[in-house]
Amino acid sequence: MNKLEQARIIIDDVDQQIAELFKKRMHAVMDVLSHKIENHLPVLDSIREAQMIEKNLSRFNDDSLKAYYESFLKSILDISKAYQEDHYE
Ligand SMILES: C=C(O[C@@H]1C=C(C(=O)O)C=C[C@H]1O)C(=O)O
Repeated sequence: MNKLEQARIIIDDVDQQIAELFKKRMHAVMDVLSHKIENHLPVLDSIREAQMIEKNLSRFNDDSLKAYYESFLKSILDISKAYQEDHYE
């Protein structure tokens, strides 16, 4: 197996793990949404988002990837809010 094939096997494996973690996270997001609906709270919680980004960046130890990781986290937050907005009833 050459290097390209090896790298793509790793990528496919990581993508599979991300899919499982994505489902796990979104199911927890749904539980948060239920609480928000019951308590008439908005989807957006800016303080929680700032804490989430800060906490994750502070323990991320690869400076060359940090800015990209921050974008990744912000994308997750956007997806999470879109999903919640779609299910807010
Ligand atoms: C899931 C929540 O809703 C939103 C999405 C967040 C997330 O996906 O981490 C965090 C804050 C909120 O803007 C939450 O309030 O915890």
